[in-house]
Amino acid sequence: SSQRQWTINDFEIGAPLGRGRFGHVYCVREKKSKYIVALKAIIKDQISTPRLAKQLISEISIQSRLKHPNILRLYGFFHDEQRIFLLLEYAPGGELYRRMQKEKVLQENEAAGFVYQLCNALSYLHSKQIIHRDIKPENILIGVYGILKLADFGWSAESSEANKRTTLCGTLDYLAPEMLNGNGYDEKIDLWCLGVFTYEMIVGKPPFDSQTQQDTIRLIRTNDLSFPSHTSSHARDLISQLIRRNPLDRMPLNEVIQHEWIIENANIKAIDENYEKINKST
Ligand SMILES: COCCOc1ccc(Nc2ncc(Cl)c(NC3CC3)n2)cc1
Repeated sequence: SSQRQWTINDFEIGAPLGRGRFGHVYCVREKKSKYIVALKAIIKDQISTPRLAKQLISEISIQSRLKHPNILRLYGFFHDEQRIFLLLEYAPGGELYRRMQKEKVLQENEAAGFVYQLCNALSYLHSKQIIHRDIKPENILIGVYGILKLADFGWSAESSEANKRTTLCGTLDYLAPEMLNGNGYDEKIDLWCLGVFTYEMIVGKPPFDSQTQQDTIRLIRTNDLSFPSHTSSHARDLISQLIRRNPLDRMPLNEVIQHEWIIENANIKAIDENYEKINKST
């Protein structure tokens, strides 16, 4: 059914959910099926440069091919005179970064559950030669049963020789060193961001957070990593095996999900049971 031509009149528009990278997102209901989805409305005039158009096309073409419980589905898209509309999976739990703003830090067992799920999403992406490149709390939503949903593929790239070119994207806090020295990058850049993301969830701020961009860049270059006293030794061990300047030294995803911090803190059984539940309903 995702191939049919939709129009805006097929939907009842509900609450605004927030702003994505390119436009506003609304909770809407498809009139016939009563299906609830998120509708991202993008103003065509705002896609003012070929680069932005290319990013949007790549977001649509990449995300519409992906089917994984931890990746937000793109069901389809359509357009009218002024706007392009993306039909996206509605994530009832909202944005993870709002949770983190409110709660400051997440408990290590909840954070480990999110890291386990993110590893599953990244393994799936990397198996399709797709690098997300922009793993950060702003791009993560919470779905039914508290399942993590990786969203916003505006910056993801299909790792190929052509894409070895370095393009600065995302906040500096998550910038991997190989992006700074312009030597090109590959999917191991997602391992760096996974480490930064893990640190930020349990510490409450990113590892190289500083007053100025220059300071952040210097800390990234010197890999000056420090933890507050409450951080468990297993968490420190995993994070310091991901935040490595040399991409080859970063712990691969299949080892991350077997790390003792994940085994001891993530409720893997409950997460796998949740995967079963949504596989049955989709
Ligand atoms: C006081 O909280 C008000 C907002 O609460 C919610 C926010 C967002 C969702 N779900 C959601 N699902 C899919 C997408 Cl694509 C999306 N994109 C919007 C840009 C984030 N948001 C649910 C609740």
